[in-house]
Amino acid sequence: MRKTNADDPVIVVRGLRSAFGEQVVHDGIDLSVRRGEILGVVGGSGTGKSVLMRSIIGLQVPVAGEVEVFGESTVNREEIDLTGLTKRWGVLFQGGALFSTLTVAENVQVPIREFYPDLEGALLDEIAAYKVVMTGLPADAGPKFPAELSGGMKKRAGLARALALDPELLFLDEPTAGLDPIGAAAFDELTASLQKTLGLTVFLITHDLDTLYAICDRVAVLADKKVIAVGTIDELLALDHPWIQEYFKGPRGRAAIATVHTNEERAQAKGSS
Ligand SMILES: Nc1ncnc2c1ncn2[C@@H]1O[C@H](COP(=O)(O)OP(=O)(O)OP(=O)(O)O)[C@@H](O)[C@H]1O
Repeated sequence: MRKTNADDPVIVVRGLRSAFGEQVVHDGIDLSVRRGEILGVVGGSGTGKSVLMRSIIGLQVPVAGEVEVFGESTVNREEIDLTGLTKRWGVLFQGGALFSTLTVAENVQVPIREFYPDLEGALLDEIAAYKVVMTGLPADAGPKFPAELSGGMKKRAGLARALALDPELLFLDEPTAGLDPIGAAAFDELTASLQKTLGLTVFLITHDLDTLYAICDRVAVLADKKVIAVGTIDELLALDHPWIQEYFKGPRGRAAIATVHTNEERAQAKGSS
């Protein structure tokens, strides 16, 4: 295993090319994710955000290119044992991807059982209960089945499972999709607070401009089969790419900026009162 330093990027993608038959999705993706940051990943529908995430975690074999997580390659997974790495990351897939026949607590226990088959039931229950509460679910959500939960609760249950093994790196694929604005804002707050408390690095795919403004340190933009820009929102706003301008300065972008300003004014008013 290669020796890594604390300030090495957690994820490095170089020259990634992905295709499904004739359809080329990525044609030379380069991207670095820094330790401890929340990186937002945006792009039009079908630009390959989820495929990029799947390629990083070794679920999608690229046609060419290299991906390293914590300094270790995740491509060609037939030849590479990812067991050590998968313990270090947690994934919230689009829609939560909970097992519908298992309770919330049992869902959370799935990755724990996989990696620690000898753990006793009582300890598993205790860990699951802790993760459930940690994601803001009521303690009585543990014995419930996914069908008994609201959309927001399902996302939190998926997050509890993603955090089951105390990961250092968290992948979130459109975590606020389908949530009402209040639920989405609450989920953003939860993500930011967990990131801070647990020192996580977060790779966050989203269409939600409010999320980008509220919690992302930097944003990577996928377009034209590449990452066309990475930076803070201010840095991106200074670029004249048409998609970036339309996305951030269109009606929804302007509304998100207005919300940020209103929140800042409220915070200032609170501070001075
Ligand atoms: N398993 C697969 N087989 C064939 N094509 C696929 C597969 N997975 C993804 N694709 C294609 O790759 C492209 C990128 O898909 P992906 O899901 O990564 O897009 P996305 O940017 O995440 O989109 P959205 O924002 O709508 O979720 C799409 O055209 C999709 O149809």
